[in-house]
Amino acid sequence: MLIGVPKEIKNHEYRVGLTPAGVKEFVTFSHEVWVQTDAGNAIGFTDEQYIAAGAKIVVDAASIFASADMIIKVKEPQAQECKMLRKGQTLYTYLHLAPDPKQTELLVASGATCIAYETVTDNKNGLPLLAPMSEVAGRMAVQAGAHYLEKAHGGSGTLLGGVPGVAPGKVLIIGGGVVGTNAAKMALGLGADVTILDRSLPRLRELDDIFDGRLKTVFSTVDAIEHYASKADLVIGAVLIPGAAAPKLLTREHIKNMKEGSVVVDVAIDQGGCFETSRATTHQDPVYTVDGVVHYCVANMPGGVARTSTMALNNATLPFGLALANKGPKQAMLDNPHLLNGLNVYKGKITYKAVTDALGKELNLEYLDARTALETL
Ligand SMILES: NC(=O)C1=CN([C@@H]2O[C@H](COP(=O)(O)OP(=O)(O)OC[C@H]3O[C@@H](n4cnc5c(N)ncnc54)[C@H](O)[C@@H]3O)[C@@H](O)[C@H]2O)C=CC1
Ligand SMILES: CC(=O)C(=O)O
Ligand SMILES: [Mg+2]
Repeated sequence: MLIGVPKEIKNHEYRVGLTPAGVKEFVTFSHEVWVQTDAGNAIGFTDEQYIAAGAKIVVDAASIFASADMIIKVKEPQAQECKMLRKGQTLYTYLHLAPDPKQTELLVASGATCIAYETVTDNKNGLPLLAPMSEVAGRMAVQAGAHYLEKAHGGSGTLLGGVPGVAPGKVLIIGGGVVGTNAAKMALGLGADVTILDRSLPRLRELDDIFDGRLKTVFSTVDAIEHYASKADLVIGAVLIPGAAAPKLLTREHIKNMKEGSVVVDVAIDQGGCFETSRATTHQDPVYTVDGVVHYCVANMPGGVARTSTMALNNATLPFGLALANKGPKQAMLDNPHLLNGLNVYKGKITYKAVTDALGKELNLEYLDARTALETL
């Protein structure tokens, strides 16, 4: 199979779909890999390293999209990339379709086979291709929060760890999954006072065990969010209903009741955001203020630490990517229900229920389950 790796074009996105080590794996299985010029250069993966791994370097994205059987990327395709996709071609990348009608329409129109990293599952109820980036974003959320709490960056001038004689800052984390757990580790490491909310009692039990009394676990209700947000210096939004638009848990009213100069980091922004006042921002222009509260809503946070993130992402995407290439996408998905869960769009049909639930009416799209689509279309 011919695998194509274009350079990412989203704002300040320096990650790359395959590392040179990843290329070598595909080449070992006799696949051909084309990588766009300078695709990994910004994070120390040079064209020479890709050539040594067995890749061919191609100057323009258009040639890659025109020839490759499978495109391996990181971020959701931008409009100009969507327009280069075609029937019979596989796209393997993050998609986040539920909050993105424009991209959804373009992928449906392309006729391509579109597999979303974020909805591939494992047998432990996890999302193995989202997890590494959630680990990164969870850790970064606390760094970003601490930075914007500084006076010169618009914050209240609160040091999360406090100092002897001065109480630490209060961090509220809504959602105790991978992002939430990693944010909690960092916030506790800084010495902050941490509360974590989740709707899942089993998850709250696990968190209680993991952190052994060093943070407070609270069942997530409107009342709990209202109470803890009004006291917090930093709120981190980390909820997920897989594939679906994020529920708006922190309302405009809650934001109004927060302290002046407090910071909210909405990590769930890639699924539309879990704060009513959130709108996606970029690494170039990451924050804005609503009612005195600094909002950080960067939709590709791991792109900020692109070298670590690329390696972490490749560790997770490689085994599934090799299965797609070695067996062919259709057989690979029919053989593995977890990979099949990644199929969001196939030959012009939406094959992921939560996407149809979010956008079906607006775009007049019908849902067809992924297995039926593969077997019948
Ligand atoms: N902005 C960015 O750059 C990045 C964003 N993300 C996003 O972060 C979000 C969280 O991802 P993960 O931690 O991997 O998901 P996860 O599935 O591991 O955790 C989500 C948690 O939210 C909880 N939850 C659901 N509804 C809730 C509610 N009403 N109140 C409280 N908790 C609730 C679930 O029980 C679960 O424990 C996702 O939207 C993901 O796409 C992940 C990586 C990078
Ligand atoms: C998960 C995601 O949106 C990212 O890594 O950019
Ligand atoms: Mg206020």
